[in-house]
Amino acid sequence: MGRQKFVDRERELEFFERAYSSGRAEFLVIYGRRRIGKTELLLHFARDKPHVYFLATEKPYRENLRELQRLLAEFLGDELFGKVAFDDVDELFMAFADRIGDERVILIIDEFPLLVEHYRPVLSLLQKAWDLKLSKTGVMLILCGSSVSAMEGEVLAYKSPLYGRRTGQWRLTEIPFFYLGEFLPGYTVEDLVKTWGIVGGIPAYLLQFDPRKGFDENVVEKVLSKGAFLYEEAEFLLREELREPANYFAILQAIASGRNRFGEIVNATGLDKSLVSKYLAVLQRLGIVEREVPVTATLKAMSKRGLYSIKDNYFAFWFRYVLPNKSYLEAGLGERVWKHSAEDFNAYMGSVFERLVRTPEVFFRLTGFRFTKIGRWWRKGEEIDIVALNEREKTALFVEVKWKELREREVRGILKDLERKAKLVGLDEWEKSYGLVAKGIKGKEGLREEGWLVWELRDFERLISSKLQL
Ligand SMILES: Nc1ncnc2c1ncn2[C@@H]1O[C@H](COP(=O)(O)OP(=O)(O)OP(=O)(O)O)[C@@H](O)[C@H]1O
Repeated sequence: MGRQKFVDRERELEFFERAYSSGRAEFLVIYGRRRIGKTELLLHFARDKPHVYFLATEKPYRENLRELQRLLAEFLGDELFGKVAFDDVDELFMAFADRIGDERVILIIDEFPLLVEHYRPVLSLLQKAWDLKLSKTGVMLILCGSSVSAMEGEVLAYKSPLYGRRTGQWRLTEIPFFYLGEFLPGYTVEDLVKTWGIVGGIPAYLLQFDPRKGFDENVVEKVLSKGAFLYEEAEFLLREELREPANYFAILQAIASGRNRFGEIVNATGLDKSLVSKYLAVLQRLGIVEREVPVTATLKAMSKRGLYSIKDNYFAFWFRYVLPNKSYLEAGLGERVWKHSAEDFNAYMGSVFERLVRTPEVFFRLTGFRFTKIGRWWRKGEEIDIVALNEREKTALFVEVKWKELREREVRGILKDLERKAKLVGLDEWEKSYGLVAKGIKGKEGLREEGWLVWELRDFERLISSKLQL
């Protein structure tokens, strides 16, 4: 396969470039979920600049250290440097610092948590080398890691010896929806939205989909087939990151099957309340689960009314379609499973589409509405898909989202009902407007002329092609 082209990451590259030209020693921490594209980003940034890239491995600490020394010697073009018997990593870094002086050198340590796991003192040794020498050089040190717990808990945390040394940090997140077409040229917006619903904006997963194949074919072949990378990946990631995967499995399964309230999750899993609450906190920190409260909820009410959902689309899909169908899929019946899932997948896409439209950058680009807060709203059996508030100007935009082709009459009905529901939200003095986003709307132009705010998938096309201007 030919070299893939590099997609987006403009803000991230800007962040690195700014640090690069700061004229002082930099200590950056970059982390994020596995497969999100950390290494690719760092190598892309550093490719035409003096840099050393070191990838820590599962090998014993001493072997890692030797490899690092070899790379530094190679960079310095000094064989002797590679043969010095350094006592430990602090000495190695300090000797390197002496050699580079003010020269701007990027030093990337990828999978840093692996070093810490094997040898905790590496944290304080690095701190020492930084304080005494590296911070006075032209180095741009970048620590990178995919274990969110390790990076947040050991590197960025207050108790870490490295706390306070960093000059910047970046949690790398998914590629925004607008760029998905660059991975799958030729896909329609509808196919891109559905693909987003299955793998999110995770580059490694998007690359699994073959742009020459249709959406359904890719799903069956690349996700619903025993042995496929995306068939195993969810389990693999949970086992790797978590100590008691079985309990996390049970919780994610409960949420995926529609148990969104805390009490429901406790009942479905049979686990102790305090455990469930601990596990949910971890899953939220990992970015797999999110807890939503009505957008207008006060702090007091927040504790009670939260609803949990799976935020990471790949996990959401996997727990809804792979895990429950495991025995069929193991038997090679992926195609049949997918056929039978058509109706349910449409319902699944309903919530996916709603989440996509609620993504702040998508919502803003689509509607042009400037908000300070965005979220869902619900109370006693009534709910509104999106409520966007501008708290300074006291304006609100209420939006319903439908993964359906709608006729004009249906649109009017939905918008009328939305006006009724909006009254229940209790923003009496606010200036309110109402909108609808659907897969397709018959008679959209006419409705628009009457002043209704309506959007359909076709309007996303415009956003995709104009993405670079924003
Ligand atoms: N911006 C991008 N454009 C195109 N392809 C990308 C981009 N980012 C990552 N990729 C591709 O996605 C895959 C995963 O990226 P990468 O290995 O950098 O992720 P990572 O976060 O370092 O993953 P891990 O933590 O699992 O090692 C690679 O095949 C990479 O080439």
